[in-house]
Amino acid sequence: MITVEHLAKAVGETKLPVLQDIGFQLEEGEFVAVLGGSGSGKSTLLRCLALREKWDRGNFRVDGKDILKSGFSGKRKIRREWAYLEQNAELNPNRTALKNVLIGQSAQTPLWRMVTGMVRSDDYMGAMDELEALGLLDKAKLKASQLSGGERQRVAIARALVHGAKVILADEPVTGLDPKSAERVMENLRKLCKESGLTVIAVLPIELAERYASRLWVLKDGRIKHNVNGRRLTSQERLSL
Ligand SMILES: Nc1ncnc2c1ncn2[C@@H]1O[C@H](COP(=O)(O)OP(=O)(O)OP(=O)(O)O)[C@@H](O)[C@H]1O
Repeated sequence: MITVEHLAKAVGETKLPVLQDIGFQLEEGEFVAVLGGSGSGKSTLLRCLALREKWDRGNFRVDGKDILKSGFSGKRKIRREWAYLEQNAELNPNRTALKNVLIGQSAQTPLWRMVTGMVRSDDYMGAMDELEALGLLDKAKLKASQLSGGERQRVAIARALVHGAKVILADEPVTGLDPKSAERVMENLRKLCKESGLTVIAVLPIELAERYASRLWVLKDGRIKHNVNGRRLTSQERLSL
């Protein structure tokens, strides 16, 4: 269970209040689409949840743990169990898809493994399983630079899952992808939420959000103005976008 109360964040030298009073509760397995007009704070919200930005105010509890007040162990929980996927998945272009999955995020990879590039056979099998589940088995030995945008996104998702992510925060994971690749990424995420209890919070275009997400958040004036579960937005709610 994730609980956020009164999250506030002001940015820049002028201290522009971008997030003012964000609050929500989420059970595991939810697939949340974050919507809102340009500048409504979607990326800032994801960055705050990933602890890439300091919160000005608010409470943040995950599985009963007070993340902001429990010091290093709270931060470690988020770093270990949550994955933050920025737009344009950051992969090492000279490494294969498989190596990118295995030796990915430095925060989650022991230093010796980063340096030597060595992996355990269990890890190898786990990475191949995830690549297969995401339809990338035949691409495992290709360098990341040879993959399409959609394939790179799926490698980034596989990497997050192999490293034990329970929550994926994804900022525009399908922007720039052709429609078929975008749908494939969406289908993978929805399946993982339903079958593995993964929780996804992603900034998405409205058409895909309404088709694939289980919940829609519309940000406006620093708040979640509409929190919609299991249905499309009404025409009134769409006016907030
Ligand atoms: N470091 C910063 N310094 C100054 N202003 C910032 C900073 N970061 C974000 N902002 C401003 O905060 C507001 C929210 O930005 P954010 O990127 O979260 O919006 P968004 O909803 O993701 O927008 P978009 O849909 O256009 O990507 C914008 O007005 C942006 O210009």
